[in-house]
Amino acid sequence: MNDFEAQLPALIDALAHTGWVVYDDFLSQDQATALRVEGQRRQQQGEFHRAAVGRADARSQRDEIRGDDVRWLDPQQPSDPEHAYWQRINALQGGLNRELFLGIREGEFHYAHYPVGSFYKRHLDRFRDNDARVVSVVCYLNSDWQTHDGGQLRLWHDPDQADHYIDIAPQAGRLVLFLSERYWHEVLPAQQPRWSITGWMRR
Ligand SMILES: O=C(O)CCC(=O)C(=O)O
Ligand SMILES: [Fe+2]
Repeated sequence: MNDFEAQLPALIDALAHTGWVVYDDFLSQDQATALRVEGQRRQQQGEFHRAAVGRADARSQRDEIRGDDVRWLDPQQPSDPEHAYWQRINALQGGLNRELFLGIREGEFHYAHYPVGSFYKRHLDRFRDNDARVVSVVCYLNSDWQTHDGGQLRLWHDPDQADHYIDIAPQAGRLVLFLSERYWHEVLPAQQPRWSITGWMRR
């Protein structure tokens, strides 16, 4: 059992209790760096595309809403750095189903790269016509991120209070989980290239 698996019950309790949780040691600094380098390598190979908003026929690229580039992960063909990520994600999915009976059957995950100046305006991760997304799973890959680098995840942690939010820095190795249907959130403008793997546990 690695450290993450040992911490998993506490993490899941926190998620069950509050609906969101931040956990700082999901990946080691080395693992996060290796994944960032892997994302950069894939980007240089032209594997990324501009992210869209909306679903199916309503999909469109909207610079005024989100400015990140993404690349979906293929669980069938993980590269070496991606193995550590999948190992932890699988443990997380197993734990969520065991403890919370969320009925999660699959996940979808993508690298995301926010170029300098880009952001993602306030939104919910659940589409209006599709309730498959249960838990949002964000993992950051940025070493030595400073407050003036911006790019915080702003999470409105009390759905009933418009001024109750927390700002979470996209620090390497940090994991953020929240219930997709409940929590509005936003990515503030990044002043450095900002790397992450974002995904959704789906039922
Ligand atoms: O990168 C983050 O902090 C959150 C990204 C996000 O909200 C999304 O991709 O839906
Ligand atoms: Fe989101």
